Amino acid sequence: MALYTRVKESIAVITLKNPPVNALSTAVRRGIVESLSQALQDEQVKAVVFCGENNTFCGGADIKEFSGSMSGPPLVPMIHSIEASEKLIVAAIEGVALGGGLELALGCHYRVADTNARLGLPEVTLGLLPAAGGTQRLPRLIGITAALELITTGRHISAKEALKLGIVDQVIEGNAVLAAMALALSVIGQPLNARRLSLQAPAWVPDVDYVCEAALARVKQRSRGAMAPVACVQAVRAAAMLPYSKGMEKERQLMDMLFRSSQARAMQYAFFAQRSAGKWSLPNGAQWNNTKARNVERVGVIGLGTMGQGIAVSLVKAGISVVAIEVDTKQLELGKKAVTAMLQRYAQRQGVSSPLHLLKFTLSFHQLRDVDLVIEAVFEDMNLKKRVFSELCKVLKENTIICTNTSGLNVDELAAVTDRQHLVVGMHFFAPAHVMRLLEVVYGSGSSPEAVAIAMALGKRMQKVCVAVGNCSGFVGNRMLKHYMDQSVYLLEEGATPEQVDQALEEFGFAMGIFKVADLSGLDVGWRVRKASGLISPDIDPVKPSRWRFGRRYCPLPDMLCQQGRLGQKTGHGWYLYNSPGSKEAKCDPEILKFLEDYRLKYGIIPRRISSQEVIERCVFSLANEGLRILEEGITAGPEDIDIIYLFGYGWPRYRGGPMFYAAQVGLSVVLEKLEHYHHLQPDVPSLEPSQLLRKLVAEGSPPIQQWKSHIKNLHSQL
Ligand SMILES: CC/C=C\C=C\CC(=O)SCCNC(=O)CCNC(=O)[C@H](O)C(C)(C)COP(=O)(O)OP(=O)(O)OC[C@H]1O[C@@H](n2cnc3c(N)ncnc32)[C@H](O)[C@@H]1OP(=O)(O)O
Repeated sequence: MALYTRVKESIAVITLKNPPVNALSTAVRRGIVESLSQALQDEQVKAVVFCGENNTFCGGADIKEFSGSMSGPPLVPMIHSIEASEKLIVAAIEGVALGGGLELALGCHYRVADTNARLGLPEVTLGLLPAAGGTQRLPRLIGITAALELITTGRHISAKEALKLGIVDQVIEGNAVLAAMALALSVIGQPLNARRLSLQAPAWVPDVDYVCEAALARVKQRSRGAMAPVACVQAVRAAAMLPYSKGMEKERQLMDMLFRSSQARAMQYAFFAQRSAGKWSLPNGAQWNNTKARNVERVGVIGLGTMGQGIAVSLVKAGISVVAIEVDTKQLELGKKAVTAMLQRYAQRQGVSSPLHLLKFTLSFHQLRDVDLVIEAVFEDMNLKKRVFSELCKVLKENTIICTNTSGLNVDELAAVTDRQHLVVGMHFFAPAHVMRLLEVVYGSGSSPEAVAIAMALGKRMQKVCVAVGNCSGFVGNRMLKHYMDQSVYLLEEGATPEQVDQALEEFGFAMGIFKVADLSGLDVGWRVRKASGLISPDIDPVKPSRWRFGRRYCPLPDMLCQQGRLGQKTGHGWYLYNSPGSKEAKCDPEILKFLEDYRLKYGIIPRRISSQEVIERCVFSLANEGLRILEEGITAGPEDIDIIYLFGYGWPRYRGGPMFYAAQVGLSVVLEKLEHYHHLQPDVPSLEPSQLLRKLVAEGSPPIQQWKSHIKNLHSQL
């Protein structure tokens, strides 16, 4: 709703009221229309101030309403009548003015913001565009170049930047509502037409075509296949070329197309999935709102390799003191140099004072005596990690939490060597750890709810998107990825090339194809894991290695590349060729094509033409199938967690929601049918066998993804 109050003689205040972010729900829009009419009819009232309850102006349209039938007063005419009002209207922006919230403010004649306010038009992140006049008013206010940047990225800006751009008229420290009233009193009586953005001429500039083409190229590169950013550019172009009313028509047409799209549904699902992952729960009933996390102020980081460096940087950026440890002076100096440089660059870019005073570098474990939590980030080797854990127990306080940064090692096995199994948790950061947002927080069988709560809260402070997951080999992300990778190399055996597979995956929307990712990470990473798990042993024929291991299909191609020293970007060649070791531009390598041909000849495989559809179905459906098995086993609390892991850790396109959402969108019965088909062709690939949960969901009529949790519960009770 909206609250109407008369303050002073001549000012009415309309307060948006819909906690927590005063979203423009049907009730709020009704309240605004009624309050505005009251203010306009009241002859005593000369000016109106719009504000939001609880120091929050407005978080935009109510996203929850998008999936239902929208009713109540629409935003466009509502904002138009605000702008057309003969009485002066000022927006008092505190907290956030986002999406429809900022569009409402743009309809007001003046805008005052509190110094801490954040403003933006994030609709593009929901697969939409600012369709309450935002694409037409903002370019008229700040020009098309700045408007294009804000609207196509959805970036939130500070009040200071908004002032610089000319979005707000005043930034104040203190009470924005009082400042808005003071501003109103000082300008009452002045003509308003110049303040009505819809009356301004189109935001035309001589190089409009060039500016829009450049913006289009940028958005296509940044989010391949996404419709909303392209539509945003088209709408802003209309603001530059057309009168307001025609521009609004274009905005509406584009919005109609986006609003109905599966991309918008996927991105709105992702918005809520991210919030649901923050509300973690464990199988024993402990969860985010019934478990208290004690505060962490000092953290030890063991190992200053690439991962340890990124972790230390993220901690310091969050204002947490770090004691960083290495084994020898040389490694310590290397780590110190890298961490210091990253933090100095960060301080310079942000214009903040250097946080280096929060760091201590040492060779001595004794310096860890008073830390609250330790993150071990040594080499991915179980025995080494066990040794570190045993040493730690000798020096740490008895309630210090011990976390292991591992991408898949058994957390229970590590916890077993400590004197505090309840305080051991996995923290799987993604490389580079100071950039990647995802953090899998892995609870072992003995981890206490408090330890999980502490790790989740620490991750959140480090600006990570944290997902609590159970302990299993590879945890969630890497366990699923294995099946996706297996299918991609089987496709090479059968006739595809790395470029073909990558192209299909990139056209699907992945930030990078699987073979480019493998080259970037280094092919030796997986090689080491396969050796450690016994898949590669000395008795394997090096010339014609077996294509079966432990009774299952196995593709030795990656091992054969590693044997040749082709480890990826770092060696200048892997699945692709690079100009020099370390360079990033991947080129097709004729040697690889020849190598694949020879391989097929050696094993008598007749190559066949493989379609992009087959690449996607085999890679993506086997990924989703494993996700369903993970749900079946209770490793995550729900499908949303899995989708968030893939969106934030594996370059999954946001406009496809995540592998679980995608499977639901394609249709679970289609996924089942395809998996049965491919499993029939590859009976020696057990992972292609449709999971029990998939069969159950299909048998129960493929319920919407939001209802899967209750079906999983039933599945467990039958086990
Ligand atoms: C025909 C016209 C059709 C469409 C018009 C579209 C124009 C729009 O306005 S689209 C919406 C644009 N707005 C946004 O995208 C803002 C989304 N919200 C956020 O970015 C953040 O929530 C935040 C406002 C910056 C606040 O962040 P934070 O303090 O970290 O809290 P959260 O956990 O994110 O949110 C708390 C709580 O609020 C719910 N919520 C937030 N925004 C909305 C919203 N716009 N609509 C509905 N609900 C919203 C969020 O889901 C959380 O709910 P919980 O139940 O507590 O999880």
